[in-house]
Amino acid sequence: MTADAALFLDFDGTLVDLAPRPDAVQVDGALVDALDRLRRRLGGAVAIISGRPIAEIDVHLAPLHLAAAGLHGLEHRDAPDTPVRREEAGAEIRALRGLLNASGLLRDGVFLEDKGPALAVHYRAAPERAGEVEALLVEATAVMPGLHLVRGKMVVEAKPFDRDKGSALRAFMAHAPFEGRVPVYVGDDVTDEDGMRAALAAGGLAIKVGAGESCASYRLADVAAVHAWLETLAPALECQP
Ligand SMILES: O=P(O)(O)OC[C@H]1O[C@H](O[C@H]2O[C@H](CO)[C@@H](O)[C@H](O)[C@H]2O)[C@H](O)[C@@H](O)[C@@H]1O
Repeated sequence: MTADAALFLDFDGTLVDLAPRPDAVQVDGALVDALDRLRRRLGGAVAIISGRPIAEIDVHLAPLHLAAAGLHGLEHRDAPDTPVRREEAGAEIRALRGLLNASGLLRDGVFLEDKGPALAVHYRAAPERAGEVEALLVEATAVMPGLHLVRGKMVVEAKPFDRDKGSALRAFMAHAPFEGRVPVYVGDDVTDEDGMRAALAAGGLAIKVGAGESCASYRLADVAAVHAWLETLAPALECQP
């Protein structure tokens, strides 16, 4: 990677190890320092692209604010201190919320993470109920053509289908400080493949974290390997002309 790169980083499973619940992840202070150093070395061209709301990313990386896309592209912040643009929840998401709350599904280790315009049903504490979660969401959204289901790690999410991590990357690349740079996307999950494909299509690189099928040409073994790479990257870029 060279100093003309733009770096796009997924959050869960890439920058932080997975935890039993979304609010239980731990962020290492050294990671925040490394990201801040890279942001300065890359002229501000570092962004987080996550399924989480941007406000949560800010809390976890405090005091650092970065350019960010949240909710798989439904939220966007062009630069660290510009406002977050957010799609509002449509009628179908509101209907699905009501249906899930009335369904009896949300018990015994299955819970709803209500992200506004997107809904995530988690089953990490009850993996044996994965089929039940999948079946209910498939049946419910069969009559909601504006919604799309995405499967992540022990989670099924419903969101409007016209945004994903690839559209988020393309939106960043259309403007300074990202425009004209070589995109490098790093992620661990199936939803990151859209971001990776967009980076490759723009002449960039994709790095897959962990095992599993991927369009990426490069791999990092785990979150610890991502941290080690990020920590060596800033000094290495500083040596480049
Ligand atoms: O795009 P990401 O930044 O990778 O976010 C994807 C989802 O991450 C979170 O869920 C995942 O991480 C949790 C904490 O480790 C874990 O408990 C859960 O099983 C994982 O699926 C987050 O809660 C979701 O909203 C994100 O979409």
